[in-house]
Amino acid sequence: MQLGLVGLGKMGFNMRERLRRAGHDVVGYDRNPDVSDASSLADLVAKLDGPRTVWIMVPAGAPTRQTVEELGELLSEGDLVIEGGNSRFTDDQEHAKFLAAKGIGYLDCGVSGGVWGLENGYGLMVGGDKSNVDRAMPIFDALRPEGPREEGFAHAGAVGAGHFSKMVHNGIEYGLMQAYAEGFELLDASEVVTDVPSVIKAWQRGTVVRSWLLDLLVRALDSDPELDDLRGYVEDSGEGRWTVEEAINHAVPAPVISAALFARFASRQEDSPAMRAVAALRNQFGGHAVHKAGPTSGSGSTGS
Ligand SMILES: O=C(O)[C@H](O)[C@@H](O)[C@H](O)[C@H](O)COP(=O)(O)O
Repeated sequence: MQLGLVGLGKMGFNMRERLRRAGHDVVGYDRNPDVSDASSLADLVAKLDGPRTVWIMVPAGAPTRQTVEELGELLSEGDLVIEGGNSRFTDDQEHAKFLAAKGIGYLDCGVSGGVWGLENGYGLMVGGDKSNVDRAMPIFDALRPEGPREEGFAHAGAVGAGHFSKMVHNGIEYGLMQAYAEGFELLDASEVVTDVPSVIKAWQRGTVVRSWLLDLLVRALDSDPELDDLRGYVEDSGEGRWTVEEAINHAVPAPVISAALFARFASRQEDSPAMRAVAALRNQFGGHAVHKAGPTSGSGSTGS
């Protein structure tokens, strides 16, 4: 099948390669001419035979919205757009409405697997009309892992369902990573455990907590047993926040995912204003000692 693919970064580049290995005709476009097969989005569209299918794989938010708008001008009735980035599901509903007015179909697809997807395949969660899903199935089949389709692919529901599912997947990812991370810190703090990497490695087989994330932690510890080449500073790109927001919207208790999200925020603080307030209050009511700020640390003083 022929596919236009917009965005050839870490994900899109490998997806083009996997699709080509499966025999698909992929025309890729990226602003970086070194990897692009087309000189512009218009050139990409011109290189495709109708009815066209174009997969978007650019950062969520403004870059995706802009690409959808441009494609809305360039594509024709009967064409299909698949949004494969990490968009918020509410953005998909707007994109679909905008394109539907022009007779252009829309699917949203949550894609999991990161840089490993080229070899392992990508877990896919799709939202949209069944007719469009069926039409793009050769592409989904090439991208998903080998094995039964239902173990690496889901048509989750209407437009938005794919990215809603991926959002929840990522919320779970936050919680799982946080649990492994806390276990790592506790093992490391212990006086009795002397070989932390070996313990974690031993968990890879037979245990209840074995998983791919655990395998990746073992991999990281193989090259840096104390993880001291890194700072404990963790970014987030939105999915965890949206998961917590949706948990609130649906009154679903999500204490683990929320705590994992907030742990990332805490990781970015050199010093915590909230904890300065706790120290100050403890000092106020109980006369408990405080650690004074040094001349270069923090802007506030806890007082005594
Ligand atoms: O399933 C995946 O392949 C990952 O979840 C992938 O989508 C990406 O690495 C995360 O979006 C990172 O998310 P944070 O930046 O929020 O950790």
